[in-house]
Amino acid sequence: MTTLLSPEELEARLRDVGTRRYHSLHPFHKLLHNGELSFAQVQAWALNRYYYQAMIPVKDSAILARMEEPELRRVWRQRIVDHDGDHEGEGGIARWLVLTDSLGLHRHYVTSLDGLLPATKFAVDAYVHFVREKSLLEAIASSLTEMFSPGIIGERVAGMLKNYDFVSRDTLAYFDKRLTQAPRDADFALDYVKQHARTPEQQEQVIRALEFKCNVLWVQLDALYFAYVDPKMAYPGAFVPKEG
Ligand SMILES: O=C(O)c1cc(C(=O)O)c2c(n1)C(=O)C(=O)c1cc(C(=O)O)[nH]c1-2
Repeated sequence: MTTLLSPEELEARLRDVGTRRYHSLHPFHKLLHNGELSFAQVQAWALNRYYYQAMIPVKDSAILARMEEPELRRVWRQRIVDHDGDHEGEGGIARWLVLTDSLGLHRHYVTSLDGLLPATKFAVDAYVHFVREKSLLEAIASSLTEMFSPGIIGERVAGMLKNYDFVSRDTLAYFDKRLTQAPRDADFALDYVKQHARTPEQQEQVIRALEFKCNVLWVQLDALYFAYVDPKMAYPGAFVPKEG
């Protein structure tokens, strides 16, 4: 990219990444939301996603540690509180464990990570490494998938409640809070990125950061699909072999 985009053009490019690459497009999510997974396959999803939930505050702590302005830290630290809570039993991780409990998974087994797919671990760890190693601008940009999460969360909660008798509003309560937290977080990150990506190179970097993060989310679902549904699945943008 050689021309400087206006902040509005940059936002449009970022939104376009979501339209093409967000994990709402993944076949595993379509099965999950349409009620086409078995109880065991939903268990596998919740068990693996626990690791993503658990590492989000680790990722946000790494970003916080790199922020030199108190006004930025004051905003960003809320993300850690949202997931960890102020007390034992509160916050997003605890709410996720309510879901895994309700699916008959023992807490100790879930938190031990013994049943995790290796690709889940690699993908989530790559996200944490990314925010440590890349610029602060890219680290903040990588959280921008949250611009798209309210849509998929609405679809997921409605679809799962309609299609599975083993989930309820209470066991899916994790997602209720995300419907207000995610837009708040995404608005802040988007404003930051629009203000701070001031050269064509930086704009390219933030677009790449968002693509990277879409990949982090996507490959977690690939891993679930290959392990628990079926092999043979296309990856958006990747080589497609010609049949015959
Ligand atoms: O349910 C979802 O599809 C979904 C997606 C995402 C996302 O787009 O990264 C997040 C979450 N949920 C979520 O619950 C969450 O706490 C979260 C934090 C972040 C982040 O990158 O900082 N993404 C997401």
